Amino acid sequence: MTIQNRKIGFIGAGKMGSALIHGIIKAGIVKPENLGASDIYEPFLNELNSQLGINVSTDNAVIAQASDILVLAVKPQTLDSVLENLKPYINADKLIISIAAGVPLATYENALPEGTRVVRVMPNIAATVSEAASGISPGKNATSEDLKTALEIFSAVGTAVQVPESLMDAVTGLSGSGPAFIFPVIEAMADGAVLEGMDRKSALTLAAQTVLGAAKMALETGLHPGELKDMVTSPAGTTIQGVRVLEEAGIRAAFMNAVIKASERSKELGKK
Ligand SMILES: NC(=O)C1=CN([C@@H]2O[C@H](COP(=O)(O)OP(=O)(O)OC[C@H]3O[C@@H](n4cnc5c(N)ncnc54)[C@H](OP(=O)(O)O)[C@@H]3O)[C@@H](O)[C@H]2O)C=CC1
Ligand SMILES: O=C(O)[C@@H]1CCC=N1
Repeated sequence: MTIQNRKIGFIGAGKMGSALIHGIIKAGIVKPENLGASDIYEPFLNELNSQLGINVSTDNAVIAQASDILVLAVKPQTLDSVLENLKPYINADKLIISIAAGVPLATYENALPEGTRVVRVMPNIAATVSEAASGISPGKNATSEDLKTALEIFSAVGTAVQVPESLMDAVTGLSGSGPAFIFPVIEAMADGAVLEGMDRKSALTLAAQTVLGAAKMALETGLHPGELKDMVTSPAGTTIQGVRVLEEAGIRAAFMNAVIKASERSKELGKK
């Protein structure tokens, strides 16, 4: 069955759940009437229903029963009770996709009925603007069709790659958490220009576009980031002065440690 005709339900319509819903609608891969969401916080649901026309309920069971594909988008800390409540409504006909940080595939496979097909995904918040970076790992009962389905959904909202489950915590630390490491860079670079006298709006536009342009060059040229940096740093010019300041501040170690710490926290969240 094509994805167009399948019903996708979200359990949890918070920041990431609603980012994915917006991205999926924007991509046009599923019609709003085939999308559903449940959450304990009704205002989120009302907003999604009035803005996008998707089906909503405060009862997870209603959405679970109506869906062929169920995306679990609640916090890892809430997952045990959600799985317990959903168990009666899950069978091998449904595909379960979980985006919870850290939680291993085996947790779902053990908590849900025998044979449940599970795919673990770590997307990121840029799904809202169709630029998510997602890692995908299929569980032991997931079919190749299930993997294809997950890749189709998450490729529609950005870039999606299959990774071994052992790397999902690294994906979480890198691209799952990553946007939060880059937003302060944009803000701080804009602050620098504001200090030099630029208005805030122009400074933020130029800072964000600079990050976008640099990312696009890295992706499209395939050149090593060091080589790209060398293209910008004229001898005795402006850029190398800024590069020295960043190196003195230990920027590389800081970013590496941010990814490592976030990955470690992901591992912790998956432990009982
Ligand atoms: N935010 C991000 O950038 C990313 C998040 N993730 C993962 O996505 C998941 C959701 O994160 P995020 O969207 O940030 O968190 P949010 O807290 O924004 O969203 C979770 C939503 O689930 C609701 N909720 C709580 N308990 C239940 C329940 N029993 N049944 C239904 N809904 C419930 C929450 O309501 P209430 O707030 O009232 O408790 C909240 O609205 C997490 O597992 C996270 O690891 C993955 C990648 C990126
Ligand atoms: O901070 C978190 O735990 C979630 C997972 C990845 C991004 N946000």
